[in-house]
Formats: sequence, structure tokens, C-alpha cells
Amino acid sequence: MSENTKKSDKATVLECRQLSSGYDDATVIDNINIQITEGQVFGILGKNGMGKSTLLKTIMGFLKPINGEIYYADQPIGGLEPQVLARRGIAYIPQEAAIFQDLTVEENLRLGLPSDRLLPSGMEKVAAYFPIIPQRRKQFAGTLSGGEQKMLLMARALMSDPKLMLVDEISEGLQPTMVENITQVLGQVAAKENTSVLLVEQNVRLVTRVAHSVALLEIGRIVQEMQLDDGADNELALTEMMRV
Ligand SMILES: Nc1ncnc2c1ncn2[C@@H]1O[C@H](COP(=O)(O)OP(=O)(O)OP(=O)(O)O)[C@@H](O)[C@H]1O
Repeated sequence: MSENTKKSDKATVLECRQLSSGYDDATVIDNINIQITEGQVFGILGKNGMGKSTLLKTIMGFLKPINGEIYYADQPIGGLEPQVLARRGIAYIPQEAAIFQDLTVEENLRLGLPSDRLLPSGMEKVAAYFPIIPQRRKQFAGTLSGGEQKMLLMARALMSDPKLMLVDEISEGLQPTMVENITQVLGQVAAKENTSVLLVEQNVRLVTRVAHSVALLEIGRIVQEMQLDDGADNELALTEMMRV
């Protein structure tokens, strides 16, 4: 049975068809085709400047596609505003720590919710993945460590019960133990909540540990795509590919 046949029993959550995007006249991502099913973790590996953030910003509506289409839950979403997509269940975790430093952890979390009434159940959900977050609810977010700030970003995304999470280089600048923790949470979220995750990264180890499929992005184009087989030495193979 081909991989495509195997994938077809799960609903497609995100599909990019011949997607191109960029800034002003400069095309940065070019003719991208990806398909992500429910509960699937899809990793995109690429070095600096290859277009990883541009791809996520385009899917999230911060940039308008130059060409091609984006479908989310079978509906075209290309060009819709980020807040519309957030309400429909897409959570975006940007590369920069986009938290409000002068607000408490709890106040930051509230901002991700349509109503304060959802805070207790949201906090309960977050506690299962990041116990430290409820413990620090009264602490100013700006006083959290870099890793804890990334946890807060993920916690805020999780509280909105997303169907799809777009995660931009979450491992950047983090200690290996923190990367390990976040990797485990991403895997658990996909498995338990059936959330799909599109992860763009330079960290081959993280992607190999958690992703079901991986694509290699080079200068805005996907040059290789593979399913990650359990047991195979995917980390070594992907590290070699990244080096080329
Ligand atoms: N606002 C912008 N205006 C013009 N060009 C931009 C802008 N942001 C990014 N670029 C260019 O687009 C290309 C891809 O950048 P992008 O940030 O998508 O790459 P990346 O793979 O996420 O890299 P990194 O890992 O360094 O964040 C780069 O050449 C970059 O200089």
C-alpha cells in the first residue's frame, strides 16, 4: 500500500497547493505542496533564511500568497486575516517570544481565550502538559526564563483547543532538557488531542523524535519529503541531507 493510500483514512487538515509567497516583488517560498492530516506532526527542516517563517506567516494570513492555494479543513483560507484563522482553530507560535512581558502569566493566557470563563478548564489542560505554568500564574511573564516563555506561548496556544498548530523554531536558543520537554509535549498533543502540528525547525533531532513526515526546504522549495519510519536512523539520514 502506498503512503498516500495509508494517509487517506484520516481527514486532511491543511493543504498547500503550489503555494508561493514573499515580500513585495521578492518570491521567497516557491511552489510549495504539503498535506497534513489530523493528528499528524509534519516537520519542515531548513537552514537559516530558507523561507520557513515565511511559509508559516503565509499560512497564518500575515502574508498574502503570490500564487497557489491554502486549504484548511477543506475550505480555502489564502488571504484570510490571522484573527479569523485563530478563531477557526489555527494556533501560531512565532519564533520570537511574542508574550506581554509586563502582564502576568495568567493575564497572557487569558488573551488566548474568547471568555474568562474558559480559564479554569484551560489551566487544567495546560497543567497536564506544563505543570510549571499554573504554579507561576501570578509571575510577570517578562521574568520567566527563555524556555519558560516558550512554554507560555505553547500553553496559550493549547488553551484555545487548536485543530492545527504552526510552530516556528521553538527549539531556538533553548537548553537540551527544555527542547526535550517541548518535544514530548508536541508529540502528546498530537496523539491525545488529535491536533495537527506543522513544525519548522533546524533541529534535526527534535523533528526526528516527533514528526511523522518531514520535508526539506531549500531556498523556498521543498527538495525532499519522507515518512519517518520507526527504527530507521532518520536522524543521521536527515542530518546528512541538511549538510548538502
Ligand atoms: N519582512 C521581510 N522583508 C523582506 N524580506 C524578508 C522579510 N522577512 C524575511 N525576508 C527574507 O526572506 C527570506 C526567508 O526568510 P525566513 O525568515 O522565512 O527564513 P527562515 O528559514 O525562517 O530563516 P531563520 O531560520 O533565519 O528564521 C530571507 O532571505 C529573508 O531575508
